Amino acid sequence: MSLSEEPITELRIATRKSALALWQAEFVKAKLEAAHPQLTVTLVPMVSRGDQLLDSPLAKIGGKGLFVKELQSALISKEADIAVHSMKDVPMAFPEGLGLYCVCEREDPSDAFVSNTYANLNELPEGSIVGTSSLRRQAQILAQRPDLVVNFLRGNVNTRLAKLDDGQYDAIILATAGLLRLGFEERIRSRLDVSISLPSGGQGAVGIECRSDDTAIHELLKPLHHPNTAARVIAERALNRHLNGGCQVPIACYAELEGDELWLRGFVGQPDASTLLFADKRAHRDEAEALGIAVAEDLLAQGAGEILAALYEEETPVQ
Ligand SMILES: NCc1[nH]cc(CCC(=O)O)c1CC(=O)O
Repeated sequence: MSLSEEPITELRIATRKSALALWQAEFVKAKLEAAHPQLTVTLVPMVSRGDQLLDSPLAKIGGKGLFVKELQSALISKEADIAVHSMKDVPMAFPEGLGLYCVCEREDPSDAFVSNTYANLNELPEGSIVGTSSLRRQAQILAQRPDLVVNFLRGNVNTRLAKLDDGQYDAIILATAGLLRLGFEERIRSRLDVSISLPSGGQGAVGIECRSDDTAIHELLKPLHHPNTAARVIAERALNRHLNGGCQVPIACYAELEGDELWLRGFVGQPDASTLLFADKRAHRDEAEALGIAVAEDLLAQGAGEILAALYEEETPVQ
């Protein structure tokens, strides 16, 4: 910000209305107001097309993009100044004039095992029904336990827990981060080790999108930026981008930092676990993008492209 410019005193956050989205927006609001005493942050809640379709099979059409499109429109039309996203739901490319300018510190990236009866995956009796609508989780669970039945489970976190409590499933798998944020820690019976269920790229991290020319806002966001999380998420997103990974594809990737070295693991599998491809590589944190591409290339060399292409063909064409 140049000296002649007035400091920003008001900032509007575009957010979805789901409990998790509102929690994340409130979290960013609190952090921003703590870092900048002159600043008042307000939430601009919007209903996204994805939310309207959440419980219908149509949620598949358009994939993750549906959840963020309305928020991006609000930024472009200047109805809001920033949008807060779960990084795993943010498409790989941003519209002209918008970009990701902040990645907050990552929460636990793991998947959680939630059940009213059983303590973990191994305890489930043969033939038990596990709920998830993620092909990534399905493939990895069936890889561990081919005898289980995986059934679709849609809806936001509260809806999914209610469906478990209805007795429709013996266990369900949800992101640990979402459960922790919404105060459902006691529902977590166990956390799946990342080597058992490799997370989705960006899982557990919250990112902030804003207009590319709002440099004064970029400055405001700096205290919330967590460079270690950002390096990991950049590597994961580069892998997803190189594999053209959307919502309904069984791709997993997870980067860890060991000193200045990134260790990125990637996975692509058939939803029925008949093929499971893994790759991993290490690189300096400054090479995060190239690392993501290299691990993606390794997976492609093993045949990931054929698996993903076949799955895309099955999908209803996007309008
Ligand atoms: N797919 C929906 C979604 N998007 C973000 C989270 C919460 C965890 C996170 O911030 O990554 C969830 C819930 C879930 O997958 O169980």
